[in-house]
Amino acid sequence: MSNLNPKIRIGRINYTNVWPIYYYFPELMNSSEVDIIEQVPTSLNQEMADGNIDMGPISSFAYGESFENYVLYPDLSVSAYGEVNSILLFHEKPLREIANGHIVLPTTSATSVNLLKVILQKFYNGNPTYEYAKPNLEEMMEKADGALLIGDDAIKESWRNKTYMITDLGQEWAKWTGQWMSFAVWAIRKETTQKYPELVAAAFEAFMASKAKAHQNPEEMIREAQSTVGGTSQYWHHYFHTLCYDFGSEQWEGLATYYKYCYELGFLPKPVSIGLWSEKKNARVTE
Ligand SMILES: C=C(O[C@@H]1C=C(C(=O)O)C=C[C@H]1O)C(=O)O
Repeated sequence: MSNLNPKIRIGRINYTNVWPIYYYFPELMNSSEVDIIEQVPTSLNQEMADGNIDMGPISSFAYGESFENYVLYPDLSVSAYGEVNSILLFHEKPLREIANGHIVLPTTSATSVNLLKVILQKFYNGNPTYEYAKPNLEEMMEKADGALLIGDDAIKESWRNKTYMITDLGQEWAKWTGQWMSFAVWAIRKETTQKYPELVAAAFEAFMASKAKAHQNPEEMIREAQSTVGGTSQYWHHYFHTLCYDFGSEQWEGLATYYKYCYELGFLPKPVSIGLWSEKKNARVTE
């Protein structure tokens, strides 16, 4: 790969939650300039940290771990104020009764597992034991008082579920803090902004345009979600409408609170500051 013919490696979360930001992206970005790498969040977090992916969505917790190496696109995130519908704890007894129990966490998540720890330890004064497992609810619940699922795994189990109580972690977070929660943020490795400023700016434009188009006209995307994942058109309208893909001051405030609690509880090694990419600062001067 040379600077004359650069190709940016862009991550993509393999859950339906990011579809609006990617749905029209391929037709807006020259495919000879882009490689899309689709994985679960924890794999993207690792590949970004290792420099095998140049930019894309990562768990907001993973940004907190490596924030010195990244800048974040403004106006792009997977956030919610209250219900998320795809970050769900399944449990048999009320939350306060399992706050000292055994909780099984999915290996796919970084933000939500730490969000659950904050909720149980800080808001319910609990001290549960934790274990990580593949996201399979039946297997997880064999030995647990509660099991967390994210993304399409959570959505599909919420459709099937007749057995368990379900707690939506976005709702819990808003109930205790009154704030927004951002689960994924769009990070760019700092050296990528130096090496490929035009591509970084072009990708931002394409992501933003896809997000706007999918918001204005979600029908085609929703039909595809129905045929590939299942569910009703009504479900997906509600899902995409409830998620928020913006990243502005309200989301930064919620995230700052999350980082503060993660630091206080020892999940993050140092206080986190949110650094945004700005086109002006990074764009190459061409005239
Ligand atoms: C809303 C969601 O947000 C996600 C949760 C993540 C995490 O817990 O680390 C990472 C990326 C997002 O996909 C979801 O997965 O449903």
